[in-house]
Amino acid sequence: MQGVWTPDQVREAEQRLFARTPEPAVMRRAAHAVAVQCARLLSEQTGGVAGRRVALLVGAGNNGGDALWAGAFLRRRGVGVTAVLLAPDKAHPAGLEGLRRAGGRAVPAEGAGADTTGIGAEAADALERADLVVDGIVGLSARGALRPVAAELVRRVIVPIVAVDLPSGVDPTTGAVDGPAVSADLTVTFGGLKPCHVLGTGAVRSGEVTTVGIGVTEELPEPELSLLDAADIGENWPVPGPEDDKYSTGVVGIAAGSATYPGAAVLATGAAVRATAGMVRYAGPAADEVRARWPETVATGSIGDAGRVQAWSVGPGIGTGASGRDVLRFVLESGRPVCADADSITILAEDEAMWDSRDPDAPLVLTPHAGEFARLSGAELGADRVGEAREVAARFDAFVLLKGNTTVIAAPDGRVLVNDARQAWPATAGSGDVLTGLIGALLATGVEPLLTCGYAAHVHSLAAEIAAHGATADGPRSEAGAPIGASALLDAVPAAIRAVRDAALPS
Ligand SMILES: NC(=O)C1=CN([C@@H]2O[C@H](COP(=O)(O)OP(=O)(O)OC[C@H]3O[C@@H](n4cnc5c(N)ncnc54)[C@H](OP(=O)(O)O)[C@@H]3O)[C@@H](O)[C@H]2O)[C@@H](O)CC1
Ligand SMILES: [K+]
Repeated sequence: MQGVWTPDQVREAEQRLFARTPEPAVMRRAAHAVAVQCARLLSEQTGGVAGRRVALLVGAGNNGGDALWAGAFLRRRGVGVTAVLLAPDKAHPAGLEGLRRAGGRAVPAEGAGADTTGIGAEAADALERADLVVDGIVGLSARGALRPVAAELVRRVIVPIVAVDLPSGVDPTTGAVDGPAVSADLTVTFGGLKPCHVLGTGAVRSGEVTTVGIGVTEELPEPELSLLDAADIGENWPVPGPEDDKYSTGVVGIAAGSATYPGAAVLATGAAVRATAGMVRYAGPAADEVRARWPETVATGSIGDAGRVQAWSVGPGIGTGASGRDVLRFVLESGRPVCADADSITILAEDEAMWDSRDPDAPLVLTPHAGEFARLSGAELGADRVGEAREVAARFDAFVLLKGNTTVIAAPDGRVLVNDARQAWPATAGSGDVLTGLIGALLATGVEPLLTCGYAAHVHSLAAEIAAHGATADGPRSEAGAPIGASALLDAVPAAIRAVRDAALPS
């Protein structure tokens, strides 16, 4: 599991580090790591380092200081370095001095010979001739999008960008982008990942992210969020052992679908069939369709006849009318862990009395998309998806899996997991039904609900990626990929489980 720390946590850790290592030494460590990555990229992109040109975009704070020192290190490797200063009076004095001593030069962003955009001729020239640009405009103290001059400089860049700590213009805490911002090819960050590297648009704008310790890591507290990696999931994905039978590996009940929406039932049930080795029971109006597609399930038309299960998935396609409500009430009263999705979220949001049916000792997982989340919370979802998911999880004493390009999963006790998909292939009709089935099946095996959601979200997005890129029986892997439907995603679930399990094998 990888930790993710808020800017405040990182600043506090930094202060603890400064008590034993002077600030300039820490900054030089950070800058050296940036320079090493720049040299690597220059070498990969241009075939060499010495004689290449780098432009530094330098803002008013220590982020700019890092960039200036990185420029000084690059100078020593024979790189031509020009710093473009956005705030010449505030540019980090020691960094500027270090760069000049090493033979680099500095020019103001808004200097002589400016055109109508305000960018000076020397700055424009430095950007035009650069093989690589270093973004040291703003780091942890960023507020809002890039200001106009910085935005104009960034707009002109056509070569790879290495961001210092984070891509400027991205909100460090939420990953939101509200106007012009840097799109980095590589981000070199210090101490540990920040939310902007894994959440929303920020994750995309960060490009590849490299974390360097520089002594800060040791000072960090418990992370505010965590990211699961494939190996964590593969190691713990439930598979049958020699002592197991169909009951001991978990029996899940699927309450989904209707005469109008039998597909929701088929998809959710199929996901449960493919997720684990245990038994899948289906209860609802689509029993015939489910039986025909998944003969290994035990299907019945009535929820009361479903038989014993260890967990329920409820909601997709059940409708919000009287029969949907009866089904949801039955499931909530069962005392089993429940994954409530789609229509059942709408019912819970509208009907306070429905909560009285819930057994308070049984874990409840809610899997809203942004619209359903707004119904639950009572307000439109804002930029702080982590904060809002955490608040709603605590309010409803439930595990909340908030769907989106970055899936945020909050536990009622405040723990948060993030699944950074970095691709949007799962955004297709029926894909949520597959996720619900995966979650139910894992809950039935006894995996802890927060981890259940994290494992399911990861395997779900990986299956979408595998399906979109055709990495398995469909033929050779395609770089570009093609849109998929939920059935293709479902078909790729075993390949995704195999991939995470393989990632956990000793290398
Ligand atoms: N933590 C660590 O472990 C280590 C941290 N280190 C480094 O320190 C960095 C943090 O430095 P920092 O605190 O000096 O501020 P920083 O982010 O450079 O901002 C400077 C000023 O920019 C401005 N500004 C704000 N928003 C803006 C916008 N949208 N567009 C344009 N400008 C904007 C605003 O000033 P204003 O103009 O509002 O007066 C703000 O005060 C950190 O990211 C890392 O690189 C490493 O050196 C060592 C280890
Ligand atoms: K930056």
